[in-house]
Amino acid sequence: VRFPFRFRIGRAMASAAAGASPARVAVVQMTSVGDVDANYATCSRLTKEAAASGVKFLCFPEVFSFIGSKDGEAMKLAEPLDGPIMQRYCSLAKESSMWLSLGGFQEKGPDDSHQYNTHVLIDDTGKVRSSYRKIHLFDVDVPGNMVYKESRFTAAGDTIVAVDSPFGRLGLTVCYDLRFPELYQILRFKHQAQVLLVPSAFTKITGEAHWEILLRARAIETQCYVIAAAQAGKHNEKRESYGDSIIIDPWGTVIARLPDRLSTGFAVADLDLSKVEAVRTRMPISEHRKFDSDWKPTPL
Ligand SMILES: O=C(O)CNC(=O)[C@H](CS)NC(=O)CCC(=O)C(=O)O
Repeated sequence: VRFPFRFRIGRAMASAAAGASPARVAVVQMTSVGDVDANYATCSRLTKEAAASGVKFLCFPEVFSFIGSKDGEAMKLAEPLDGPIMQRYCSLAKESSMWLSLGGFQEKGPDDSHQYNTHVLIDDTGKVRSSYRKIHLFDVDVPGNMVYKESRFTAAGDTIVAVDSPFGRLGLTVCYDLRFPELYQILRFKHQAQVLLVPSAFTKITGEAHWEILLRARAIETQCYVIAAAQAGKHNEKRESYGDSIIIDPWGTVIARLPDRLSTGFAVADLDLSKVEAVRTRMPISEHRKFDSDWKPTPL
């Protein structure tokens, strides 16, 4: 058990963090295509390779299991979380004794014309532990690219999800959520998240401009680890994603990364939850926060 700051942060926290080891995690980068079996083969290979490197928790990007080239194509494949596609990933987790974060699964939606964009967390026994439906939908006119309208086929979620794991308390989010800091503030200050997950399929243009900056800002302002798995490269004639999967520590330092030019692989880091507590103890922003109700009304 690696635990250098035990005495500084107190007994209760020490045992919580000690229970959290080992904490070797990895972030995947991949180029999903319009073929469920081919994408599963890639995920399965990466999971087995990661297991061989001692990884206990592997994080995949949004739309890991399918990226179609035609509008609404993914809708036809949408399944409930106990359907055959997710069952295959549950077996993979069990066989490899690996926790899996599967960001952006096409979950069967509330009606025949909408799916959910769901981040699914599977434990090392192959059980679905938790799931989060993307709240912020990407209806955006990307300069120099195209107009995205995710809400045409996707229904938004309405529930914030944080869940305990051997790797700390995880906050589940997806892709475009990253631009809405209030979600991450709630995960940290209301739900005590320690590790934020941001599986993504960022566009090339917005990713180059904003990806790393937004992720490091979320890590710094929440004092959490951030694990952000990215789709990378060309999925079909029309669609390309910005790679650069990263893991960031609660001080904002990038501790693992896969550059955009590497399309498929994973990068490993050891999470040390005592670092989260050390950063929070020395810079107690949770005690310094102010709220609307703390201010005097603005004089008119
Ligand atoms: O529709 C799918 O196939 C899966 N969903 C996505 O890829 C989503 C919605 S189109 N993409 C994003 O949220 C990109 C966000 C982004 O690029 C930014 O915030 O700049």
